[in-house]
Amino acid sequence: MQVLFVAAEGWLSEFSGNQAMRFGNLPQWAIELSNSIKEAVFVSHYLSESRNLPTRDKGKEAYPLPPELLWREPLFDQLIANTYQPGEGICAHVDLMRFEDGIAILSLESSCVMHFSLVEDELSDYREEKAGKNSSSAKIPVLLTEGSLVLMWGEARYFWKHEINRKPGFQKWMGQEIDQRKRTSITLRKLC
Ligand SMILES: O=C(O)CCC(=O)C(=O)O
Ligand SMILES: [Fe+2]
Repeated sequence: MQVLFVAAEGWLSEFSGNQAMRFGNLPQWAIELSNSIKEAVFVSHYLSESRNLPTRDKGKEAYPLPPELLWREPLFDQLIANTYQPGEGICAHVDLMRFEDGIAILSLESSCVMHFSLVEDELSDYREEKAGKNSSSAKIPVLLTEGSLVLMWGEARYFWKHEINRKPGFQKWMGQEIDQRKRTSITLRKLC
């Protein structure tokens, strides 16, 4: 659905490249997307509380977004829509520190695998404690199908890099190569 809005606004064709960006007041469809994200996170908080699921014991780490981020106003004030042709992806990175914690990425069109890898620096203690000594370079694959929403905050936002390598041979899920077509993503963030 959102991809239609992006196209309808003429965003991507206005730019010579494959990226469109907006700061400050977001377009109505992005406000609605942001409200849907808020609602989905709120429902998931509510369900885990009311069913007394184990998330309670684990504290806020188990939440898709912690309450202090969920209720900030506005939730997001920067939007980037990216289109990627088959084979194009994004190198491993941590999002810039000019953005606050709590980042959302909506993945549209082609399915793909996003890989997460620990930042290699003074975090070795953390790495040993959390991931085990031998898994420092392990990449954690996450399958994104059309409409998948990635929410990154806390450790995931600051201590883990994310990347999407769509070169032939890198997009495998359960031993099967995923057919790579055009892909669009919408990233929502809040400036510090
Ligand atoms: O396109 C994506 O799914 C990821 C985009 C991203 O990580 C970024 O813009 O920082
Ligand atoms: Fe990113």
